[in-house]
Amino acid sequence: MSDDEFGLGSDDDFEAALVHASDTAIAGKRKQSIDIATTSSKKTKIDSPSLELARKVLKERFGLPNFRLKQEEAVARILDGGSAVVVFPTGGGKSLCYQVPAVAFKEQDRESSSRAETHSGVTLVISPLIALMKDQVDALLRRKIRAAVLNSSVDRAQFLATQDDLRNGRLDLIYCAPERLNAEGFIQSLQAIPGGIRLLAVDEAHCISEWGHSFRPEYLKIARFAQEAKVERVICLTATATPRVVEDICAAFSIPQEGVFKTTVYRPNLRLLAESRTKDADEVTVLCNFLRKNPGPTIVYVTLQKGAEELALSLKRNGFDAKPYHAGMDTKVKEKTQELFLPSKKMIIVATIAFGMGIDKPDIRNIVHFDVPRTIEDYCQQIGRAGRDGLPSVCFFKLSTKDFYLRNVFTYGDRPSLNNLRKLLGEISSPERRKLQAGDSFKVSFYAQEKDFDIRSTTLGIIYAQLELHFKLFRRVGSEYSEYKYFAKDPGALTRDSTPESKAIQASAKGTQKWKTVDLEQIVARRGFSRPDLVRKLDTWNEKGMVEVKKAGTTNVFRLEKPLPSNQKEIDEIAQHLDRAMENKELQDLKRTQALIDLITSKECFAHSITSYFGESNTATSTGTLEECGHCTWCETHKQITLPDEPAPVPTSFQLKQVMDACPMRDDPRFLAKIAFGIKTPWMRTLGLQKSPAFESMMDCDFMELVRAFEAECKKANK
Ligand SMILES: Nc1ncnc2c1ncn2[C@@H]1O[C@H](COP(=O)(O)OP(=O)(O)OP(=O)(O)O)[C@@H](O)[C@H]1O
Repeated sequence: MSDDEFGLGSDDDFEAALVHASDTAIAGKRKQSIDIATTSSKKTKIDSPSLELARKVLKERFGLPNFRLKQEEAVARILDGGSAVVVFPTGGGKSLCYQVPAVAFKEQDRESSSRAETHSGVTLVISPLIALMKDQVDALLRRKIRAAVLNSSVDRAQFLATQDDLRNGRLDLIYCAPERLNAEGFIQSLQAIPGGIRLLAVDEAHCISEWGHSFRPEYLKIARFAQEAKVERVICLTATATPRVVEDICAAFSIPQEGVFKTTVYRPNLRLLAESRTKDADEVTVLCNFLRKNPGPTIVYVTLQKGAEELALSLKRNGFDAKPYHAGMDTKVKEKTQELFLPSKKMIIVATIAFGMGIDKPDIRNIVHFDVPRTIEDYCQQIGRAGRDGLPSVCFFKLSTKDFYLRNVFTYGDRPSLNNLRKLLGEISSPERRKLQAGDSFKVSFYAQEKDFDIRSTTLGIIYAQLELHFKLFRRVGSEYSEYKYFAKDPGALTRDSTPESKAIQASAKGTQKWKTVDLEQIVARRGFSRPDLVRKLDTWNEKGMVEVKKAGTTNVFRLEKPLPSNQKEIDEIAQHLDRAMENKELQDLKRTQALIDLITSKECFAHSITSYFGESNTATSTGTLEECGHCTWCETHKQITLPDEPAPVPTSFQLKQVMDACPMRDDPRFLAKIAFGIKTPWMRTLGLQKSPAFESMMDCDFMELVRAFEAECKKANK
């Protein structure tokens, strides 16, 4: 998933980003519920004095008669002062597990007369999904529950109003993205809340675990934040977590086993089908036949944006009402597509993973996997979107050896070469920086480092998090935009603004064209202004319509905790440690996809394999324990699905030479293998290699085989 899907912005935005969602609730789509009659689990009788209060809040404030799944147990535990992990399926009602306590704290305090009215504290919700946070806050406000969200596009007045509300104990819930916890100003404002952070809710909590399927380094810092901010209790929520991931979450927040509330992933109304195809099969025809046999609203998942466009077009040509959906599309077009899909009884969306989150259509009849998903978790989350109304629905997984190519492109593309890791660390601890003392800060542009060291910015994020959390070298304390541009929409108003900041910005603005570039660093250095004041000035102009502002290039700000490595030996040791960590990650990612393939190609009921993977040894069904679901491909045929025997070709010396001739580098076998395999990296672009006939010339080969072959070639070349 790309960062933009998580709505990340710079902390410059944070200055003006604390949205005070107004009571004029914006019409947001509220999620509908999954049909839980089919997934309910045995209730354990609980006897907690807080329960009565929780039920009252559920009824009176949320208008719901009963708790479901294990909501009641989780809420009671939180209200009694404990921490919890909640693993419910998508749409299972995880949010209520922290929303009910967030509202009930105040009443609990009133009943026990333990705290003053304004000292009940706040529930802080950390979620990576900005769009969903906003939907939730809107829904809460409609119920007159006081909530606000952090967002990258709010004006200063709203920001100040929310600050004021927080300071005066007038908010019950505040939502933000994990990256916000890097901003020291934000942490300080949280510390000033009377009553403190009563509850910290961590959504998508599997991101905390390096064993999780979508580990996010920023999540590792949440546990540190919880300690430092002295949060009273924590609730971690996820839809998919293997026992190992649950263990990691529990360890990070010291949650005991009795605080784990988990329900089954088994969905009896889903018929799980799979089929394997040879490389040159006509897959579009296979899909069309499936769709004709299984009419109804459908999502077809593919890996690439281009693939989504092409397949949607092919389906249209075959008479289906199909549309593409991916992160690269215009927001308006995406919204329109969603709008059309929600009431439709026959539409087919061909989508990348960008589609699905927050879209709750109860009658999706089919989910098709046209390309291989990354992990069992992704597969389950995606099939979980089918049949939320409890009616029979079909999930179809098409498997072919050529589909692995794309997965490998992603996996192998992430790992930098050891050489470049060394060079990166050399720059991080440059002689200039070594002069810095603990407490000093320095700035880094991931954008520039991505190009200089051929390392993707997501990987840079992981490397810096390791240096921060494992080596404790520094701390990320914020981020800011490196480039500001503006274009004057009302030049007269600009001239009339005679504040010192205005004069400084206008005097230093450069550019003869419409857009003027402002170098904030230079104004700060030469004229002694504070950066936040300058940013605020530009934002205010923008809000008033005097200018249009464009911001680009994020610079990350770090504060040194201890001296940086001072010699090559130390640098090499850290580089080697990071390289091993990257290698492990690569192997894990490959294993994760393999686990999914093994699941589909084993001699076992698919549903049974899935529940075992998630650590459910005795999933209950209406007829006993789940052994065979009765309607997956295995149960229906008792024939094992096998991948066609299509071994990867061995690289020829002619092919190897073609790549060696195209590339000036002779000391980086991985880089050469990436050219041959067709993995795009920042250097491929700068060196013009993507246009070379050598690029993608060995995409059928096994990537690791290519690395080995180029190791030998490099040795020969360097003799
Ligand atoms: N006890 C309940 N009774 C009736 N409806 C409920 C109950 N709990 C939750 N719901 C409804 O179920 C829907 C889904 O809830 P929610 O968004 O919390 O699910 P979730 O588990 O967080 O899903 P996701 O994994 O997609 O974030 C909401 O509309 C919510 O109001």
